[in-house]
Amino acid sequence: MKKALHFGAGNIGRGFIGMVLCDNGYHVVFADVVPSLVEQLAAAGSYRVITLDTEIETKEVAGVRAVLLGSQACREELVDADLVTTAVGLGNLVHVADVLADGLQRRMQRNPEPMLNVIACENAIRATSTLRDLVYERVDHEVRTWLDGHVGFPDAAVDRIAPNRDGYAVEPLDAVVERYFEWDIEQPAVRGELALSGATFVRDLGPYLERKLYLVNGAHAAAAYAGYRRGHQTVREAMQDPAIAQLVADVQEEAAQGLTSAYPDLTLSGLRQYANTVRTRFLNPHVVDHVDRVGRDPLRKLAASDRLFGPLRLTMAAGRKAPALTSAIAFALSYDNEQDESAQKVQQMIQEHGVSQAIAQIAGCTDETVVASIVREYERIQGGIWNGTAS
Ligand SMILES: NC(=O)C1=CN([C@@H]2O[C@H](COP(=O)(O)OP(=O)(O)OC[C@H]3O[C@@H](n4cnc5c(N)ncnc54)[C@H](O)[C@@H]3O)[C@@H](O)[C@H]2O)C=CC1
Ligand SMILES: O=P(O)(O)OC[C@H]1O[C@](O)(CO)[C@@H](O)[C@@H]1O
Repeated sequence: MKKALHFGAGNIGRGFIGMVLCDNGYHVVFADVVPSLVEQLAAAGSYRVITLDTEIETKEVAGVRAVLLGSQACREELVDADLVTTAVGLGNLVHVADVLADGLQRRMQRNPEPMLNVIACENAIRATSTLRDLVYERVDHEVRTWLDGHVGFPDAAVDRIAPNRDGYAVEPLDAVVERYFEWDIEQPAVRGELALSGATFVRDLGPYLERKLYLVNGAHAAAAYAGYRRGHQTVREAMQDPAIAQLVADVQEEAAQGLTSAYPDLTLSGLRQYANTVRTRFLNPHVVDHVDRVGRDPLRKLAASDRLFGPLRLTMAAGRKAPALTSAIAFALSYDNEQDESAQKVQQMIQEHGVSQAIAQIAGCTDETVVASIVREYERIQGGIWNGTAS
């Protein structure tokens, strides 16, 4: 039986990647940093995935094991793994890289021939490449040469809403997910054979990745940040607020315009259809997804290449205005949730240096016109007079 080592036994790890791998006949070994989670998974050897739809479906993912990140056992799992995946959060890849660097050296010494692929399933542009670079920084020339020939690092885009479990899950290990999912993997970087039913192998991931990050995650972030500010608890509630529904649709339209200029193969009609489906998913009455989960970590989400400034850059490059993305960014900067450490860091930067400086520091954006528009929207939000994007 093929073995997959998956880092991160959270919502996406258990509810999406672990399940698809198990359906493909992999024996799945989870590696996580939370000892209690590892102990529970190891003891149970299985968990359930609850699909939230008109019909609630419960499926068992069986025959799994679990190890603690960084343990000897975890490093040893790499020696004979057939596939490695991650869903740990972009900022945590550095810790996975430490373990991969060590485990892959063991593999080079003891089991060098079989090809291996490592796929990071994180919401970010080319997260696998980021992970590969981190691993390469940690090994010497001999190991790098071996990695070049034997370990593939294909980038991927992953899409499935896996909300927090409150109110649904019955057993501690249950994962809850929407029915929809999409997993796109960049074929040219794959080493050896990799067949995964349920995944789509593509020649160039760029358009898939940006389409997903901007039209799904960017729109989701806009709904969450505006929703938080306007007193909504969940994304669905936010989407039922007409001003936010319009903002989200406009964010998608601006991003779509930018995407079609950057990627001639993407059509506006195709992207509009995709965007409509995404908005329907956000309104799924069976999924309770809190704005603070979707809005988590605004410092990451406001980065230059992420879901808000990424499409803004494309739209501007296409010579178009982006008032809705500007509003969404201003809402992200206004996200002052005290439970969110990253939001607090953003607020501190704004307090200490002002909004313009915070934008420059967080997103590297110093374009005077863009910054001035964001600041204007930010002030409207702070003043409580935002009731729709200024044109
Ligand atoms: N939840 C969702 O709907 C989606 C999430 N994603 C992406 O998947 C990734 C994970 O998200 P979620 O599953 O929602 O988060 P989560 O917080 O539910 O799960 C993350 C898991 O990773 C573990 N972890 C943290 N650092 C680790 C490390 N160094 N090694 C091993 N395990 C580690 C945590 O203990 C936790 O169990 C993120 O990058 C997110 O952007 C992608 C698509 C959808
Ligand atoms: O905060 P993260 O890690 O990007 O995860 C939240 C995102 O995950 C998703 O649920 C699925 O991609 C998005 O809809 C949401 O924007």
